[in-house]
Amino acid sequence: MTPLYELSDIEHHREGRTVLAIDRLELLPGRFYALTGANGAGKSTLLHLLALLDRPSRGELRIDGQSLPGSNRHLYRLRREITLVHQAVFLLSGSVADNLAFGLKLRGLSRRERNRRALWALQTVGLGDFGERRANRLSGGESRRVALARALALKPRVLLLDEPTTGLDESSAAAFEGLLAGLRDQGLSLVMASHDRALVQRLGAEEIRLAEGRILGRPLAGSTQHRLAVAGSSLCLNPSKMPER
Ligand SMILES: Nc1ncnc2c1ncn2[C@@H]1O[C@H](COP(=O)(O)OP(=O)(O)OP(=O)(O)O)[C@@H](O)[C@H]1O
Repeated sequence: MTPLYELSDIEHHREGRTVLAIDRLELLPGRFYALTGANGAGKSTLLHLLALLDRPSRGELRIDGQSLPGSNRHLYRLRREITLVHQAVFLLSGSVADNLAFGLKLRGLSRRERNRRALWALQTVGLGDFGERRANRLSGGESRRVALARALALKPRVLLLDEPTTGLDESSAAAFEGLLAGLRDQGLSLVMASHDRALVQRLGAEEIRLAEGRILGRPLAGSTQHRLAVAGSSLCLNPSKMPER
């Protein structure tokens, strides 16, 4: 199976510092990976590279076996298939439905399809009746769920999540965990940055532990169906099924 992502000899520099240095990393489609590590370990930086929001300072990034950046058209298509839910939630002013409609409108979806997708996504995050609520009057947990719904409405092939449960109370965090488990069970390709290793373990995500921009460690899940080969800062994981889209 062709890996979803292949990173080779990647380095990323910020203000003259190397903040990410990954010799080799393969991520397979339909899997749930968790990036863990201390503050500043490079988790968000790696997510930004995977989301194609940033280009590595050096090295090669391949998606579906194709080297990037490639053609503008290819990049454009991939950007539509990969969605990052940022750590800090930014909602537009207006209603929750407006927030969900925005990206769908940019993709040229009809009003009917936008409404259908928005309702489905809000129901998926347990906020089916929130469409008309003002986005700036939501609680932190509700905002986070709306941000996830907004991402899901785009029907991404790859969903990247940066600290998705930060700032949630116990019951919201539990609800969010249930949502992530549901997405995992549907076979969506997921990469989540998290400080919460207990959450990572409960979700059975394959852990990629970062320290000072380098990959360490083994997966917490220790699942027998996954072969993990760690050599320096490289990980190689076995194939699994692509999700139905
Ligand atoms: N815009 C920037 N300019 C300069 N340095 C940056 C910038 N963004 C991040 N860094 C640095 O890059 C390193 C990796 O940061 P990153 O945000 O990827 O870490 P993280 O693992 O996500 O941390 P946290 O758990 O605190 O969110 C840190 O040393 C950080 O200070």
